[in-house]
Amino acid sequence: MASSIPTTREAVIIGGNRIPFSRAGKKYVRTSNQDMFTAALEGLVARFGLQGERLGEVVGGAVLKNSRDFNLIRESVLGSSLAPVTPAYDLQQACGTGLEAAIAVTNKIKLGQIESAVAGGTDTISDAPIAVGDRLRRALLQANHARSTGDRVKALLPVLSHPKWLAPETPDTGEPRTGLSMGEHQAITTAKWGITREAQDEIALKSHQNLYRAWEEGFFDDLVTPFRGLSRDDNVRGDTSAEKLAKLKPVFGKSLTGEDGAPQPATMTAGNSTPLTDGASAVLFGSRDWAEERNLPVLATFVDAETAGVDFVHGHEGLLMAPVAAVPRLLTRNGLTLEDIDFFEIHEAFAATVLTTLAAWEDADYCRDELGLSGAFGKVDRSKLNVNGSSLAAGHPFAATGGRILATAAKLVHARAAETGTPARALISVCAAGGLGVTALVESA
Ligand SMILES: CC(=O)SCCNC(=O)CCNC(=O)[C@H](O)C(C)(C)COP(=O)(O)OP(=O)(O)OC[C@H]1O[C@@H](n2cnc3c(N)ncnc32)[C@H](O)[C@@H]1OP(=O)(O)O
Repeated sequence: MASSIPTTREAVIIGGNRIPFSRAGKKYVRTSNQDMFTAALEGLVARFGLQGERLGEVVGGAVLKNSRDFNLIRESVLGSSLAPVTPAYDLQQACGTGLEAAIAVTNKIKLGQIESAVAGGTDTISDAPIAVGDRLRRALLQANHARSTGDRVKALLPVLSHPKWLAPETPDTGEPRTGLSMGEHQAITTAKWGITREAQDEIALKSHQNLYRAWEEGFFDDLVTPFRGLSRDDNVRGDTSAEKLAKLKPVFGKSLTGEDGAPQPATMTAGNSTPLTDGASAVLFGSRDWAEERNLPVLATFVDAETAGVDFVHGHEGLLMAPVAAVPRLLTRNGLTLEDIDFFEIHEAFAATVLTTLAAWEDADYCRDELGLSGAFGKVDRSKLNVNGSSLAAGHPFAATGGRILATAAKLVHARAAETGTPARALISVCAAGGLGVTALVESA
């Protein structure tokens, strides 16, 4: 018997909500991931009148999670005014977490398994987990399982004679397989593609100018709920300038050398790298019927998505280049080219990540050799790129970035379509640790 499951339903984006993003160590120092995600979720519930509603699913995650947060998203649902019978689970795909959560829930909506969902993410550097070393952990576990005081003391005795075991292990942005930070990995790719300091600073400046203007124009008024006394992202600098950015000292790639052993110029600074950030975001999805029955706005459809991986381990190159492979697959499958896109929302892990991505798509040899295309994939019209700013200015609380971008993209395509009377499309691209890239296509509804 043929399956009766519909496979062609649309998953629509109704709207998003986030808390203002804050630089690590500032406004949210005493705030947990659960507090932040609950606030983002509760703001979404309030905006769309979902109090007491049983949603199909809430999915999201955090890249840096405390061990007590075994199902962080479910705990946030229980702390919200959604119906407690709303199922929820954690998912983690590094910086791609929020967008991957959107892919998971929209696939279920498209399959008819659920009618509504929230996807999002949260991350905090300020309340990041601090672990203990393996030897101390084993001793503590052994002591915990001990049946007598004597056995407990015996388990803990080695710790007394090894004070170094007490040293905590703080999280960092190092790749487990290479030990290099994201910034150091990007610096290798930046040098390989010959990306200049000026080009990176230009991207950073535009990001701040665009985000600042969008805040001033009220674009984020229905996308962000004030939290803990903060009503705007506190990293955005309306007063930054090319001169100020040019004065900053390089922080990544300072010891890189070329094939001839000569030092390479270090070009990546605190100004053209994303700052470490705290924040959370959530996006509401539904089937079109579910949204219309409740008179909810339908901004856009979540058309399709593609995830890719790259081998960065051998040669340590291209860690953040996986979207370069994912996007051609996504667009080709949908019969589109870069020219068919109205808005490019490319996550600015580093300004250089955006620039190396664009350069790779313009490089015929790279596209042939690495992507199996017949020639260059194409050129991105820079006037369509991150028009309301991106992670360099907003900050990048890892798992929360996907939700920020999705909500922005849905609002942008909806407004453009309303203005022109013709459909508008946004391409979303998020690079992630582990050599991963998550990309998606959103179209005005
Ligand atoms: C898949 C992915 O997304 S990978 C990316 C993952 N994210 C990361 O790896 C995070 C990368 N970022 C970092 O590690 C850190 O933010 C760093 C190392 C780049 C910078 O850290 P810090 O040195 O603590 O940054 P800090 O905020 O103090 O900035 C340094 C200086 O630059 C200045 N500055 C930063 N941005 C700007 C700007 N846009 N305009 C003017 N000045 C600026 C600051 O004011 C500060 O100046 P000061 O020293 O006079 O106070």
